[in-house]
Amino acid sequence: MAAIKRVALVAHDNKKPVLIDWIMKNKVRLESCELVTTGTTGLLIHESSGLPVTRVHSGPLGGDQQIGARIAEQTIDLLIFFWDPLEPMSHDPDIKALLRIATLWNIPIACNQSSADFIISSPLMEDYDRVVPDFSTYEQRKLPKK
Ligand SMILES: O=C(CO)COP(=O)(O)O
Repeated sequence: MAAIKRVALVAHDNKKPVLIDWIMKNKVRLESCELVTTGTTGLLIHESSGLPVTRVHSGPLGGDQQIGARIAEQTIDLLIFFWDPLEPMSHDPDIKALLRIATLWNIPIACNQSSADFIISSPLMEDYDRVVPDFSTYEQRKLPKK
């Protein structure tokens, strides 16, 4: 059992104000977390809250993929991703890939404020034994010979 401490935070432009508002409401809880963000999201979070963040690239420049890689490497415990369901995005495949990889590795995901509220206020934040899926047989599967 371990506390959920390594939190990825990502928001599309129209959702950034919602995320900042949520962060300000939960600043005390987030102070004890390691925050990893995409580029512009992280800049805004740091400027408005003063919280330290580790920033990767902006989403359209590969940031979603960098966060996804960290999830696959088991260095992220929680994904808060306020994506925009009303705007088409140039990097839509990357967005889908990030949501896919977080689902695959059984990472808790909040895609809107209500879900984020439920997760951050859960007692499991302090003590959670996430089941890490075992893909060893998948990686050793025999492929048909040509
Ligand atoms: O595009 C994003 C997520 O898909 C977020 O990128 P920024 O934080 O740089 O705006």
